[in-house]
Amino acid sequence: MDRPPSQLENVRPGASALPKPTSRLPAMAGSTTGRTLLETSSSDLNARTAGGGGGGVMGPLNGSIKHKIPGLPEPTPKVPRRTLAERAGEPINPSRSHIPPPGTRPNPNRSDSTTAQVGSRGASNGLRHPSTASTANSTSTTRGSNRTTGAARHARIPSAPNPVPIPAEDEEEPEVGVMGKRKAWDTKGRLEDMESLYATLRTQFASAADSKTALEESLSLYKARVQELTQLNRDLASSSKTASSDLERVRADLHTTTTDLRNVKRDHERDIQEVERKHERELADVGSKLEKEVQLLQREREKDDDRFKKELEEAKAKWQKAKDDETADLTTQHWEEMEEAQQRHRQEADALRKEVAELKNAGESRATESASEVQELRSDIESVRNQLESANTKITSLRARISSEETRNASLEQEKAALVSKAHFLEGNQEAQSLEYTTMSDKLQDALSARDGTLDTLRREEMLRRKLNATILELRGNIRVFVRTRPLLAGEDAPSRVDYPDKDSLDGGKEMVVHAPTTLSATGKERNEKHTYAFDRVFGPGSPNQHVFDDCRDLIQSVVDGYNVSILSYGQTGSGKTFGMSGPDGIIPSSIELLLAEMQRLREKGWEYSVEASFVEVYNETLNDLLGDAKTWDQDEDLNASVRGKKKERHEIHHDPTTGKTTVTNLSSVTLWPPPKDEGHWPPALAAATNNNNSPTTDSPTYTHKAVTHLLETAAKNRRVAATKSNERSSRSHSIFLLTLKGSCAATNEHSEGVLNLVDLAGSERLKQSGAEGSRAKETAAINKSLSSLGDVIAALASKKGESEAHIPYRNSKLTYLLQSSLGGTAPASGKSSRTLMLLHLSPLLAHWQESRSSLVFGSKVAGAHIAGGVGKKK
Ligand SMILES: Nc1ncnc2c1ncn2[C@@H]1O[C@H](COP(=O)(O)OP(=O)(O)OP(=O)(O)O)[C@@H](O)[C@H]1O
Repeated sequence: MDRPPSQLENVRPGASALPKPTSRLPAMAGSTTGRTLLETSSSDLNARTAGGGGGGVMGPLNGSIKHKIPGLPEPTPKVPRRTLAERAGEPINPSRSHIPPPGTRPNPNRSDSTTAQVGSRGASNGLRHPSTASTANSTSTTRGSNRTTGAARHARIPSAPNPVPIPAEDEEEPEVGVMGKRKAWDTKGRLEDMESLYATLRTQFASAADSKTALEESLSLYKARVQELTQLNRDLASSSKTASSDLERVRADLHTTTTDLRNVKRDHERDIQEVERKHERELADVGSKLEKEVQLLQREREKDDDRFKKELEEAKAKWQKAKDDETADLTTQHWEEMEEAQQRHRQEADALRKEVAELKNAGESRATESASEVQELRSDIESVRNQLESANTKITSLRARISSEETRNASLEQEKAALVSKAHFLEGNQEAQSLEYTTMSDKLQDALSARDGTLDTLRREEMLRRKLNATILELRGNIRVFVRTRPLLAGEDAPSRVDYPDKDSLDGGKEMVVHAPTTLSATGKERNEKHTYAFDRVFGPGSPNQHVFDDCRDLIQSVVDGYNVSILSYGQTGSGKTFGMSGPDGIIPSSIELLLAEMQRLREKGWEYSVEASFVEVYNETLNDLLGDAKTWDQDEDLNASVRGKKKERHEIHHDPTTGKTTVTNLSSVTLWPPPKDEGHWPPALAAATNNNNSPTTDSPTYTHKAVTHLLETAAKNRRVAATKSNERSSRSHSIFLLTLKGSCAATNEHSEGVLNLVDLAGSERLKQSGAEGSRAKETAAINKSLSSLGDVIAALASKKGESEAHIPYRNSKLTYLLQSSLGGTAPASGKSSRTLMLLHLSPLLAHWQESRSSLVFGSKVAGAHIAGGVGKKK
């Protein structure tokens, strides 16, 4: 009761009409008041509700009181206390009363209820979000601290209705027990009213006291709770602080760690780069070291190679020397044996002679006896012979007489016939007959002159043909180059790639594209080079000898017309030079065939020809007669031991500047046409050339064929004999087959002389590449010298064309000196014309690509030298 009345305003008499509160506080077991909140009276609850939604604030602090506790009985709404008036049986105007009738539902929009709801909502929200809870706490704390103010505020909110019922002014009911409305004289009534008011107030005071107690309990609970919460809040704040400082520390640690990590990473990367650089340097060092070692090893290997080669050469030389010594010994032995045999033979001959002498002596008497007989017989034979001779003379004179008689008889017959015809003539029409005779003799004369005219035409035509042929050859150039690639042989593979782009065109077969082997550039890129070459004619690997020869026909035919022609077969060893020259349908046999046919054709035009052949070899700048005796060849010292006793032949080359003729001394020459009359002479194979009647066929081309075959065999045999030292002699020397054709035409008194040189040149491999040493090196040097001289001569002929006094270096090699009058152009002094065909032979193998390329380069140099010249000289 010490409270100010304002505080009492908080206690409403209509609190019992409020909706039944739901306890949001936990049961406060053991509380000082000894009651649970559920046990608090409705006024308590009302007071709490009016206290600003403290339950709402507390709600989130304890989750267990969020909901209404189930199972608890709903408190019966408190029946409002009846007023004194009611008790006095006076009706009370309910519209004036602020106490709602029992069962009336409270207005949900009331501010206190709203506050409670807001608190409840806040509580439910606070449950969901701790921060909200903390805010609520803090709010609660604040409210706690301003409790008095808050209470006053809350007390004002529901203060609108006056708890004391005041009757309306226009009320006519004087009996209505409303204070201040009773009549002043109604003391009793007023007393009653006072009493009832007093009772009401007492009740209200009692309930207010209850509420106050409950409020105080709640307050203490709140306070404890607030303290707890404050503590909690403090704890949370400190833990939050700790946590944030931890977080900060962790962040700082993280930052430091990140920085450290970054630094470590950078260091690590730097280390890696350093290690990589070091590694590269080491690698380069190791590479260069390795390279040096490889070079060292290579040098050692080369040295070893050289040493082995030298040793091999020495062993070879030793072996050769031993062999030569042995051969020399054998030869000496042989000579000694021969000497002995001769001695023996001489002794035997002496013995025989002695025997004969003895027999002679013994039979001398017998001989003297028979001598007279022999003498007689001889005189008989002599007389018979004389008789025979006189008989023969008689027979001959008789035969002569007979023949003269026959001739006389024939002439007499003719005379007689003439006389008879004369008699007839005289008998007949003398004039007509004499006319007829004249006509006939005219006709005869005409026929004779027509024949002469036809012969003249034929000769003129022949001359024209020769001129035309000369012009054609002139136009084509006096030096022509053909290229031929041989096919792959059995067991050969990996050919080099060559294209023949114009092979299908009409004037084709002049170009070839050679693909170089694929190489790698310094940057490791593949390099495929190709080179195009153009020549007078290009033959692929499928071309047979006959096709090549067909393109040489006109050139070879010009030999018949008096030209000097050289066909030079050039190329590396094994490229097919010999096959193309001497093989089946090769240039040598086919040329002879063609020349024989030509000679036959020209015979009908009054030309008669003779053909002579020689075969010569140029080996180490020395001439050897391939048709002679190989033992007479001028070999080097070692071989001389085995040809002891044979006189060495020396062959000199002579040129006649006026006739343009070249002669070689001591050179064997074989007549291929006309066949010799004497069968006993060379060639011995001639005996085999017989016809069906088994008689020699000396007058047929068979002789020539046989002679050529024999000639080639002799040359091959001689080369084999000479090849005791150099096993590949055939490819290490130049061989020249010389055919000289002499022709004459009696009718026109024309003469011609042409020479055909068919040259099989030595292998053109390079000295550097072949790595030859000793005698092979000498051979190779000689080959290179002669081949380069050949190139120089042709180049000089080309560059000095037209200059009659030009110097051509023919004398630089035996080969060029020998071919001087047959290497393209016209000899200034003699006017003799010559033509050259260079036949380049190529190997199809990729492994021989370099050699093929140098052959093509040489051929291109020659092909560029087209020399103008005159026509063949005729005497
Ligand atoms: N056109 C070809 N058709 C078939 N075989 C060929 C042809 N050309 C060459 N040959 C063969 O190739 C081989 C070498 O040829 P050949 O002896 O003619 O070469 P080469 O150049 O004369 O050699 P060397 O210089 O050593 O004498 C031979 O067996 C030959 O039969």
